[in-house]
Amino acid sequence: MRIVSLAGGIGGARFLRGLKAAAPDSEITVIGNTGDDITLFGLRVCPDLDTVMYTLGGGINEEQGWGRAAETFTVKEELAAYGMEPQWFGLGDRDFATHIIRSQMLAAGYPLSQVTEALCDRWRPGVRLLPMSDDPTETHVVISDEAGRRAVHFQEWWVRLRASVPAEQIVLVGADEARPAPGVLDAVAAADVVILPPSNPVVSIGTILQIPGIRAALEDKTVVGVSPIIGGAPVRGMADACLTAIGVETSAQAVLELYGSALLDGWLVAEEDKGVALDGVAVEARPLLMSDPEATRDIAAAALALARSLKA
Ligand SMILES: C[C@H](OP(=O)(O)O)C(=O)O
Repeated sequence: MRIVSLAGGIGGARFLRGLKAAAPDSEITVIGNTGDDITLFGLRVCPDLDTVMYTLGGGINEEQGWGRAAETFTVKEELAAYGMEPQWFGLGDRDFATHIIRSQMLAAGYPLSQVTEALCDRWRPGVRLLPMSDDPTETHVVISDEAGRRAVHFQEWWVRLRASVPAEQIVLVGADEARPAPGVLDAVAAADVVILPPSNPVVSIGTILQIPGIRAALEDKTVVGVSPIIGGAPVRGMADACLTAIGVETSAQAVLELYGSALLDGWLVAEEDKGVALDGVAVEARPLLMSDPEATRDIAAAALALARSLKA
C-alpha cells in the first residue's frame, strides 16, 4: 500500500513511528512542514524535517522529542560567550552538523528536497521524507507587547515567548509563490490513502495545506485525520494558542470543521469526544493518547483501517 502522511514535528514524528509499525510493508511518503524553518547564525534550520528524520532514524532525544540524543552544547555556549543572539534556541553540537551540511548544500544550489534526501541517506528513516516546498516559506506571528505591534518569527513566539503573548495573526510568508516540492503531488496522486497525524492543525498541517496545489490534490484522495485535540485540550504542544489566533475553538469538532469534508473522509477522535460529527465524514471514537509506541501503533492502525474501509 502507498501511504502519504503530512507531518509537523514532535507529534507528527511520534505518530509516524506508529504508522511505520502498523504498516511495515507499505511505502510511506511524508510531506513535512517547513514553515517553522529559520536561519540562525547563518545556518538554515528545518526543525520539523529534522525531528521526523531523527525520530524515525533513531537519533532523537526521546525525552524532549526534538534534537539529538546524547547532545552537548559547547558551540551554543561559545556563541553565547561572544554575546551572539538568539540564545533562546537550543542548537546542540551534533545538531549543528546537520545544519552546516544543509546550509552548505543550499548555498551550492541544491534544492531543499535534495538536501533532505542526502541527509536521510545517513538516517534511513524508512519513509520518503519530502519538504512541502523547496521555496522558502516562514510562519510569522503578529503580536503586541512592550515593543509594540510587530511580526516575529514563529520560533520566537513558540520557543522564546512560549506562546504566552496572544497571536493576533499567523501568516505563512511566501505561501502564495511557493510550489509543492518535486515529488509531492506525484506521491499524493499515487497514494492509496492519506493520513493526517495529530500534528498542530494550524502551524503544521495548516501550513502544508496552504502551499498552492496541495490541498486540491489531497481532496481527490481518501484522507483520514487523527484529532490533535482530546476533550478540549491539545494532545501535546500549544495548539490551543494557534487555534485561538485563527478564531477556532480548541475542540475535536472545531478542528474537524476547520479541515472540512472536502478534505477529510474520516476522522478519529478520542472516546471523550464521541458525538463529534460532520456530514460526509466518517467519525470513529477510540483511545487516542500516544502514550507509548504500542498505543501509537494501534492509533495508526485504526486510522489505516478506517481509510481502507472508506476506500472499499
Ligand atoms: C501537536 C504538535 O505536533 P507537531 O505539529 O509538532 O507534529 C506538537 O508536538 O507540538
